[in-house]
Amino acid sequence: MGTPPVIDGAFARWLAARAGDALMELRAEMGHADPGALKAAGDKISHDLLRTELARWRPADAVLSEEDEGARQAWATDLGPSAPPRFAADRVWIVDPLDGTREFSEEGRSDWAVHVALWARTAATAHGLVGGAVALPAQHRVLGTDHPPAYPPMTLLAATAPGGRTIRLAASRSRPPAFLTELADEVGAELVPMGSAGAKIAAVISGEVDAYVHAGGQYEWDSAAPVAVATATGLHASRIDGSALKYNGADPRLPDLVVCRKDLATGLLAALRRHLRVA
Ligand SMILES: Nc1ncnc2c1ncn2[C@@H]1O[C@H](COP(=O)(O)O)[C@@H](OP(=O)(O)O)[C@H]1O
Ligand SMILES: [Mg+2]
Repeated sequence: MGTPPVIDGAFARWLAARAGDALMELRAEMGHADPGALKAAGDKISHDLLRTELARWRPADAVLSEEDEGARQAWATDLGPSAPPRFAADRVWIVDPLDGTREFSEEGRSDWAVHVALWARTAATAHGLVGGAVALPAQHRVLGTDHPPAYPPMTLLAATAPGGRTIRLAASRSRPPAFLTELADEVGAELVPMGSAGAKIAAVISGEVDAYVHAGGQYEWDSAAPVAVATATGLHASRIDGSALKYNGADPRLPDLVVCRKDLATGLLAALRRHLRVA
């Protein structure tokens, strides 16, 4: 596979791209006749590749992967000796080997991704992420903090029709938050159903949609890498109550988030707060 880049951000891109290539090959080889088998094989092949290469090239760092046994376990604040190494580590790679597993198994869909993020204790940012990459193999692109993508084009907004242009709001295809239809009506938004948190945040980055709102459940690996890229690009990313997203917590659950252009954040968060009060 060659020697990877030394700089962490470029290394994240290299790693996510390689896992993405392996997933594309697997999809071509297996086909879509047995979606369950394809999902399981995809999760495994990508997780094994990420784990092997991280152990080889970043042996001193800890790793949190969706496919690790016990990854979803919430630890008490009183962390005993059995706690995972990531709590004592200064650097933790937070990876989702295959985000949008369901879409990966569906023929023709390109809304699935590989996430590779690096959290560091000494990070200057509130979220603690210092680099990351999101590979979108079926879209033939990799987004990374080493070369943050340009801020989404505001020219789209210039096409405002009388009465205001409709905001495009990306949401989970299979598990959209219950309040989302009402929220969309309130802010004048059209819902765009899509799979994979990484693909949805990538769509905000490229300007295809204006925002992504999720609530009701997710884990750190679902958002770490895409949030690292989105914030490096200058976009807004927070919990839906406006508080900071935090990674490498004792509890890996990170159930909600909003990612959007900065000019939409105040209005969207105000609408979300109204919904949180009544929920
Ligand atoms: N209510 C929930 N509870 C736990 N995980 C959730 C969830 N809703 C979405 N997710 C996870 O967030 C990712 C994006 O979801 P969606 O495609 O529905 O937007 C998926 O990751 P995986 O595909 O890695 O499992 C999915 O499992
Ligand atoms: Mg995921």
